[in-house]
Amino acid sequence: MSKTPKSGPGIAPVLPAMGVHSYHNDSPPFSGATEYLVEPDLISLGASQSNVQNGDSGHLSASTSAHATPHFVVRGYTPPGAGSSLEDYANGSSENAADSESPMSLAQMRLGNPAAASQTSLQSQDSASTARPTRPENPRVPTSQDDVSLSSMRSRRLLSGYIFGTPPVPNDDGQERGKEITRNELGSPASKGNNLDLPHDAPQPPSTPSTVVSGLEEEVEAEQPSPSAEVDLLEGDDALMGFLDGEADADDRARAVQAERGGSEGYMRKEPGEAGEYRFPIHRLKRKMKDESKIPLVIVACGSFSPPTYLHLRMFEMAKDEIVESQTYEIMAGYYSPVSSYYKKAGLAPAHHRVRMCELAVEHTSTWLMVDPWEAGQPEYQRTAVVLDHFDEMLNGKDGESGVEMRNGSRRKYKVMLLAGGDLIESFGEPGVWSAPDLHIILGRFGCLIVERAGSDVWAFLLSHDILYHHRRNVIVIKQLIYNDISSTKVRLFVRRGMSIKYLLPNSVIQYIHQNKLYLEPDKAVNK
Ligand SMILES: Nc1ncnc2c1ncn2[C@@H]1O[C@H](COP(=O)(O)OP(=O)(O)OP(=O)(O)O)[C@@H](O)[C@H]1O
Ligand SMILES: NC(=O)c1ccc[n+]([C@@H]2O[C@H](COP(=O)(O)O)[C@@H](O)[C@H]2O)c1
Repeated sequence: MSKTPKSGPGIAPVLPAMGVHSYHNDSPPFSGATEYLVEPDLISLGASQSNVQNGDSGHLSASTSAHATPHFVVRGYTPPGAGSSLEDYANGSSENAADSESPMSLAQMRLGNPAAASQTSLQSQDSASTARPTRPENPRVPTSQDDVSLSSMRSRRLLSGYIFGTPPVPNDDGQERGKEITRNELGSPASKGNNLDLPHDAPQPPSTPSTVVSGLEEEVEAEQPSPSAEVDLLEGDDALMGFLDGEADADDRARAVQAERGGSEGYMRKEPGEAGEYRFPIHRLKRKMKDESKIPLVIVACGSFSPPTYLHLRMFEMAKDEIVESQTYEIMAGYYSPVSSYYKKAGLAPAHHRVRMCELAVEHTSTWLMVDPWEAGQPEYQRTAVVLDHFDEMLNGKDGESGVEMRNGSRRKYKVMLLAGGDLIESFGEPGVWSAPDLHIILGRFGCLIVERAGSDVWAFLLSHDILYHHRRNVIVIKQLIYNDISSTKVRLFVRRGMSIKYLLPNSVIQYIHQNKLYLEPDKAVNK
């Protein structure tokens, strides 16, 4: 089934007229587009971020070599219409050399040790994956000035937007829809971390003993007999309706449930890496579908959220409108996943503050958004592919009695999609920032909702980037009908200058910032 792009203002520009190059300031034209040409026969989430600079495969499964096989095996979804062979990616691979020598970008530096990564062999990366990233000695370490210019450069991009391709269609055999899911044990500590898809014989990195994952099944059982009004939120038809969202400020029930069932309290600690017991928040997760002919969708936004603003909240609403319009998915919940303190980005407040600010932001403004503190509380940086896999595991388990309950008693898996701004997507083209296997997981197995940023040309970038283009039917571009470019960077700057930040972010978050004296110092490149 193929979807025709919408007509009207959101119609796609005529392709030949588009400037086919990356608008990303830090990357040369076409960077990344030719970098990811060979795919492993097994895509593993065990790879350290430090491997990405190699650009050859990035996966660390000990049992396979990077170039060993022409087959493309991504666990789970392959978009309809997508070629089964990636031979076409092989053209132009020689352009890689120039990319790999380009200067280190801000994004690379955030991921840790990029310079070392470029010279690190696959064999040595296992140890690198567990090492805490250190601040690179590089003149381009971002300063607050860099941060401001980084933010403002986003404002010069052009506007376009539409649904780029066809959303995934369920297989006839029900692989996507209506798949039976059996009970499993979710999230044992050993099964979490960075190593979710390693083959059994592969060396296992150390588990994260400080993280104890409470099983979703436990939550499900606790949830089932709920006699309270919370049922309205979880199962009622109107949980995602706009008018109910408007009442969220007055709705204490959801907040009570958040406090009781989810929330970061107890898990997040002030010191990075010291996490307590983890509970996956589900208090606003819909368990039953209103329309079972659709695909149940959970939207996940990964980012810094330092601090979360109304723009970050609006992103979800924009995505919701697009999803409702597409009539293919039914939104079951939305999650923020704030990045941990190990991400090297200027202005990053400590993770426990950012998680709490996100919680405050959604508690008082939304009936369908939640905050998952798992990523933020991890003892090392987690790549986005790993984070999405974590959501998949929490929501769908491996064989568990999780997923969405259908009227006939069967269970269907939640589809997880990444929600991101156009600038983040354009960083896919920056050498050394994303690995090809990770991009295939993010775009192929999961999928992306891309909110265009003022001044960005996501469309042109989608055309230029091979992996994005390959998975285009699993990518939805969302047009901003009312431009919103509220910038966390500028909010931080306003705080430091003693200026008002009211109406840029929820009052509860403003209060939290002041109470905790956040953002009074100039942005630093690395926060712990
Ligand atoms: N104006 C915007 N339009 C569309 N998406 C945005 C906009 N601002 C942020 N985003 C998206 O929000 C998500 C989280 O952003 P994140 O907090 O990491 O960065 P940021 O909002 O740009 O903050 P900072 O100013 O600190 O860089 C990312 O996917 C980013 O692309
Ligand atoms: N390789 C990766 O998985 C990768 C690379 C760059 C950014 N990211 C993620 O993107 C999000 C936003 O990053 P920025 O704030 O730098 O735009 C963060 O959650 C970060 O973890 C992931």
